[in-house]
Amino acid sequence: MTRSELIRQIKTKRSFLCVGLDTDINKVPAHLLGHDDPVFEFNRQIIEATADLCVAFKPNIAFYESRGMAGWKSLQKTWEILPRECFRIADAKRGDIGNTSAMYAAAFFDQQASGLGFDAVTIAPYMGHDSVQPFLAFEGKWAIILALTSNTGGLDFQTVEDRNGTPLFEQVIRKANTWGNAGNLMYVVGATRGEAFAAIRKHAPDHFLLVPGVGAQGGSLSDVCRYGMNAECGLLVNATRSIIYASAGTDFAERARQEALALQQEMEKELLNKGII
Ligand SMILES: O=C(O)c1cc(=O)[nH]c(=O)n1[C@@H]1O[C@H](COP(=O)(O)O)[C@@H](O)[C@H]1O
Repeated sequence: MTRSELIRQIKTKRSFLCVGLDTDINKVPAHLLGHDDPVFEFNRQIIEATADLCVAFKPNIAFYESRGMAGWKSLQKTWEILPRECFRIADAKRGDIGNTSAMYAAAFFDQQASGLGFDAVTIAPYMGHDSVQPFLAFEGKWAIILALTSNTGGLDFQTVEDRNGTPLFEQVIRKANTWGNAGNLMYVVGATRGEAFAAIRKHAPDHFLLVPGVGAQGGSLSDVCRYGMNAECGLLVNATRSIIYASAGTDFAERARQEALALQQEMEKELLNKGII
């Protein structure tokens, strides 16, 4: 998906919500456990209940690969029903020496080779340019690079400063800006880092930011918008557990929709306030 298609989606749906599909077999409601593939059935109902309210879906690959072959099958079937107008992110946090990264890129981008054709993959940038380049070599696909993550451990390395006082996450953005552009690179910035968005926008004024951490991790959507939104929105805000596990009962899809709707309505207000729609 191109940057302009993504922006068009945001304006049409009046939303920049990304729904995470971190489907834990132990949290799938009991009434679904009799299905052949309960994880797929759960995802199917969540997707159906939220697709008109969000512009992206993000399955976290750990929740699938932890179940071996059965998990990869659930992921494959889920990928097949993800609406084509939505931005489809494989949250895999990959990155390795070049020839290995090329295999990771094929695993998530090359539909003929692997059966999966995601639009984007999340990437840990620690191994540098040749670990990211193979993802950028795929025309029309995106690399989403971890910059300042939402977890407490994100502060162990990402805020360490060089001798000029520049924190590592800013160095990562400055360097990665030379590898690609706002049409094939995004950065991950946790919603729990509201105060850092202004610094990030100094280095990446145009790039989209993937922002996880609202909902279960307590990040503030209004702070993210105040400091992180640009003239074309420039944000994909992810929520996972607060949506998909809003209820453990037979009403789980309906409750997921209510949670997604509440976020979409808040997002619509932000888009209106900034004159984007
Ligand atoms: O890359 C990510 O998506 C990510 C980066 C980050 O800094 N923090 C973070 O929580 N995530 C992912 O975003 C999702 C957050 O889920 P919830 O906390 O349930 O909304 C999980 O899949 C995390 O792996």
